[in-house]
Amino acid sequence: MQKNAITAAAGCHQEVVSLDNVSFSYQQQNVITNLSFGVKERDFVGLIGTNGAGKTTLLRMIVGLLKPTAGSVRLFGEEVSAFKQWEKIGYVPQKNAFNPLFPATVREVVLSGLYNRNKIFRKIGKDDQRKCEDALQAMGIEDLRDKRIGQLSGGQQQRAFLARALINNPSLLILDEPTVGIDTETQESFFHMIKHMHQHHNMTFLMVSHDLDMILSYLGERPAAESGKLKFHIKHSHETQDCVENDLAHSLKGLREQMESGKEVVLIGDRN
Ligand SMILES: Nc1ncnc2c1ncn2[C@@H]1O[C@H](COP(=O)(O)OP(=O)(O)OP(=O)(O)O)[C@@H](O)[C@H]1O
Repeated sequence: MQKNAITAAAGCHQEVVSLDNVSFSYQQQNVITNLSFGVKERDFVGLIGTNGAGKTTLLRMIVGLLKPTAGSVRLFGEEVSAFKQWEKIGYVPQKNAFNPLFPATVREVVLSGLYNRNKIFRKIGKDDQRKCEDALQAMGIEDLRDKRIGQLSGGQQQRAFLARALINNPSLLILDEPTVGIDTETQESFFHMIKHMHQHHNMTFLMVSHDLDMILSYLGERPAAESGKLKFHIKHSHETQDCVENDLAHSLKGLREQMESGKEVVLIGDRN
């Protein structure tokens, strides 16, 4: 027990995202130049910058959808091009990347989080069904499982996409402007929920947001790093928790139980 705790503590501040002298250009346009930056395990990193600063481009490079023009991007110590453990990463792209007419139910959308790049075709087993139910429950949308995703409100859709990102119980969540188009009250509940996940479930966050109030109040006024127009605000894990692992860590069931039994109300307000 003691040994496990020490082992967990030793790994607690490992870098999960490492950017080393990264540059990126679209045709002739340089978007990112010589960026070096690291996200450590259990950090919460808020990325801000003006429109067109390169935030989405950077996230897409980190999840391997774009290749850097120069430099290296590593995930959990491994070059992105060779990285295979995609189940460790939950990625919620910008909302407008989704076609609301796509004829899938909430359940299908959440289950699709299991098809990573290694397993495009996969039979859905009982274990997968259970993971899906856990993720739906953790986000409080189990009643919506058979609804078409396009019929949901903005806040409900965001919950569904978060459930999709959570189904593999990831250690790193990458969110690209998760609250765009959502009302203020729902935004506040959403941030409350992800702060809870950061503080009580030891997840690492990398989030792009235009909500300066939320970023600055949770992560501090001063950016920890800047590159061009990109600003990185960070709350390090050691500021919020020690590194000792517990049984609830990374547990969606645990998240749901804490959400229900705790004093904090952490569900997103928009459930209609
Ligand atoms: N597929 C593309 N082809 C060519 N140029 C692109 C492409 N995608 C983005 N760009 C350009 O790259 C720059 C950075 O875009 P990016 O979407 O990364 O910015 P952003 O910081 O996420 O902006 P926003 O806050 O508006 O979402 C912009 O000037 C944009 O026009």
